[in-house]
Amino acid sequence: MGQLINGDWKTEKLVNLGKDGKFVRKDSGFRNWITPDGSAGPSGDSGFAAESGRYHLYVSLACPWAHRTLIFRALKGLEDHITVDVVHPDMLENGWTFQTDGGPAQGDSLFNSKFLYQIYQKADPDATTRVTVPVLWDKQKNCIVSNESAEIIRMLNSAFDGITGNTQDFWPTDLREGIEEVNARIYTTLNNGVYKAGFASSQSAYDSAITPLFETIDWLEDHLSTHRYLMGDRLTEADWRLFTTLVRFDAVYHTHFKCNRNRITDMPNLWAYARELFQWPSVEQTVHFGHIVRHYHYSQDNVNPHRIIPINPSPDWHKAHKRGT
Ligand SMILES: N[C@@H](CCC(=O)N[C@@H](CS)C(=O)NCC(=O)O)C(=O)O
Repeated sequence: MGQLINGDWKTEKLVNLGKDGKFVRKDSGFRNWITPDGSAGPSGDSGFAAESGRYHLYVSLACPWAHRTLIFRALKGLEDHITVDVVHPDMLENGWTFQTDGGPAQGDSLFNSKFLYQIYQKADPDATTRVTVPVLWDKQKNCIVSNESAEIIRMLNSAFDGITGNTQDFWPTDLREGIEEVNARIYTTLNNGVYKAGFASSQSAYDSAITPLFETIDWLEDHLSTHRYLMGDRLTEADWRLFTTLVRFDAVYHTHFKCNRNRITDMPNLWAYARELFQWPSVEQTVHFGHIVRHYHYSQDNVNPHRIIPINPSPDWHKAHKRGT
């Protein structure tokens, strides 16, 4: 495991630990926006117009943040417009690699690179950065547009609507304030909360992550008893951001990250809600339990030193959800 320092790959410890043994996530560094006409977005430079075939995503099927971008590519009918490469699930001393696995990891189709850090080096030969997925790459300018999933999904939500004719809106103007509020709670206590619990290196760091995590789970279980989705009747980005954590929860976070007060399958409303999202058209094809389970248990030897892959439950994700009936 490592990161780029002034353009060179340097190995160092996997987790970012702040004071008190708490895990601290670093901000993403490439923050440009694709827009319909190439005008600048909320951050970064202009010049990234939505065009079919111009952009490429590098993802890990294990990673919940990269998973969001794959879901939006599928929901918005962008499969024929944005190409994708999948990294190998094992992330060891060279970080993410383009080793093939005979399955979805088929190498780097653009440059035939061995390692994802080489893509970051192409974008910025002097970069000092962690080398994370997802990466949204511009084939025309040969640079990284963005490596921040929260922003990539907002670009995919609307920038290509003129090309695809798909105007489904998961970030509707009238719900934005409420979505931001829910996103903030879910990001802090769940999406990132599972990592804070799992990477904690002191009891107090674990305790301070696990308590709010299950408070949020309890709140969601209650909320979803009277609301079909987080924002009520309308499915929004808040649901998809929650889904990528829920779908990994019983398979990985429950055991590997010690988030084991309950499983999602113990919570009837949350479990049915998670199944509804899993069964949403074209979403199941974005979920790969093999890469999910392998990546965390095999790569994170600070958490699982013997790299033993547990047997895991196999819940029926195809069971009827009966939500909205
Ligand atoms: N803020 C980023 C976080 C992405 C992220 O942390 N990805 C993880 C995989 S789940 C990664 O690539 N980690 C490698 C590293 O930190 O060196 C986003 O949401 O896009």
